[in-house]
Amino acid sequence: MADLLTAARMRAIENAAIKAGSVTGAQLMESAGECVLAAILARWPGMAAAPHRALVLCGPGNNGGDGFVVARLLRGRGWTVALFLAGDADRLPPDARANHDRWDGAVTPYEDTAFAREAGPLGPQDLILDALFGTGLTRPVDGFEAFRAAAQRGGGRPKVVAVDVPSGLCSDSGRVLHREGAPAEPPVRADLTVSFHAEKQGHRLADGPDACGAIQVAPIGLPPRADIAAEDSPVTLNERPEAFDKGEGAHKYAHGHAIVLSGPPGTGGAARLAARGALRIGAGLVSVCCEDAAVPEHAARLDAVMIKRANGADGLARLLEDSRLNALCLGPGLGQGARDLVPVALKAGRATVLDADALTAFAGDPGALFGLLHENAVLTPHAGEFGRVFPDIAERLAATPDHGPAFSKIDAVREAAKHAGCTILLKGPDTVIAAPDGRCTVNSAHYDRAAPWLATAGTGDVLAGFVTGLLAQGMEAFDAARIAAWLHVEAARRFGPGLISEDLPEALPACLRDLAAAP
Ligand SMILES: NC(=O)C1=CN([C@@H]2O[C@H](COP(=O)(O)OP(=O)(O)OC[C@H]3O[C@@H](n4cnc5c(N)ncnc54)[C@H](O)[C@@H]3O)[C@@H](O)[C@H]2O)[C@@H](O)CC1
Ligand SMILES: [K+]
Repeated sequence: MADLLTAARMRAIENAAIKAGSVTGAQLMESAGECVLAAILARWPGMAAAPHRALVLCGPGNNGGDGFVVARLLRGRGWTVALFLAGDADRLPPDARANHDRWDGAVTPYEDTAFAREAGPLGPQDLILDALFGTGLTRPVDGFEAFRAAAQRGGGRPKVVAVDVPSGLCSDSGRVLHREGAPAEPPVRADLTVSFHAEKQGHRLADGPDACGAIQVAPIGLPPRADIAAEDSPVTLNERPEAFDKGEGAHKYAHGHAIVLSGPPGTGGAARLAARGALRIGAGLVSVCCEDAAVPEHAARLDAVMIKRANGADGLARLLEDSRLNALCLGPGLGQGARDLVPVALKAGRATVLDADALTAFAGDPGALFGLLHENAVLTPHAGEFGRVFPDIAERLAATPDHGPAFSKIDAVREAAKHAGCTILLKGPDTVIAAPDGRCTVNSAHYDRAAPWLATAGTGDVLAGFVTGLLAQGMEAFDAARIAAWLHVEAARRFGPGLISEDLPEALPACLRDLAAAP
């Protein structure tokens, strides 16, 4: 799994390599500039075939230093380059200053009118390089209206390439820094963002993916995995998981019996979706568990999924005396009964997924839930449900990000998992999954894994079912959550446009076949 870095971790990796003598800061900067140029030329062959025009925007730090390198390299290829500096040349850090001094063209202080004049004639084969702010962003970015206007101009607009991160975006959180009361004006959207060594968290969170356009990571001569002391284990990008195999001839009872609790008659669809998901992902047996009155409805709709009866909390407690029932899912369509049923389920100590109504039931009194949770539990909230269970953390996430690094969704979910003592999966296109021991991964449905079709009713119920089905097979909570989340996106991508939640479990077998076939 590839790491997603914070700015602090990236700096620590750079400093460790420089201290060890394996590379100098100047070499890293040169290499960064070369990589940006190579990425541009590879992406737009027209730009490689003949020189064009470029406007290079350099900021006051090392991101600006990278800009000076790219400007020099473009000029070396015969491009016409106009360079604008937002900041004071005398205060540039040493490596950036050295590259400023090697630049033999004019350095124009950034000012909207001058920039607009240069940008006017730019066409689609031309380039604007955003080397204003990178991982060192500490406060909101003001101004640059002419840059914004040039980038937004109709079909004939030039290509915008961001060095490391689009300026204004916090590289730890993917949030746009802005002042209290002021609107969060998104950064100038790049067509391509070229980052160094490893992706940063912000490339995958919140506004990051939209602002970056496309992301390319270039090696700049740092050791692949640095041995640096850090408080937290690194966050990873949730990538294709290892295959998990049911094994030939294995008996259905060896793969667990998952129970999905359902609510009153007429609301059983969500539970049936979850149950179907649990079955397709490989649970040996799956039952929907409901009160007597809901049995006819389920009986009319279920075949491979079985039905178990349990009336109220007492009924559930009696049912759970059967130790073969090893994984539970509570939430989808569970309704008012959730508040009484969740404690019974958690006290039974089974692997348990809590979603939707099972979380909302504790709004106003989340403390009642925390005493019951255990490490075999997985909470799968969306943002609203997360706020009901973790109001303080959600409030910090909602606060205006007026300085960097801003509190991120990763920070929020990690803190929540530690506090709750169980795995938390906070849904979104940037799903974040964290375990209480600090493991954390981002399941990103962006860039080449975008799955906009997942924004439809019931897909969350299926995800809860996927997690439950993996837990039933004996998988550990964090692994079950991350593998389910990956397959959820994979199934949606395989089905594509027109997807409804019923399609997700049916798209799964092909995904599982591929997983098993992959080396
Ligand atoms: N040796 C290194 O450290 C390397 C750094 N690299 C580049 O360096 C970047 C990080 O450089 P820095 O740490 O110097 O940080 P940045 O270049 O991102 O910006 C830092 C400077 O901007 C100022 N600043 C921050 N927010 C501002 C705002 N909103 N308005 C005005 N000024 C603001 C800060 O006070 C500081 O002077 C990376 O993103 C990457 O592009 C690469 O060259 C690779 C090697
Ligand atoms: K930048």
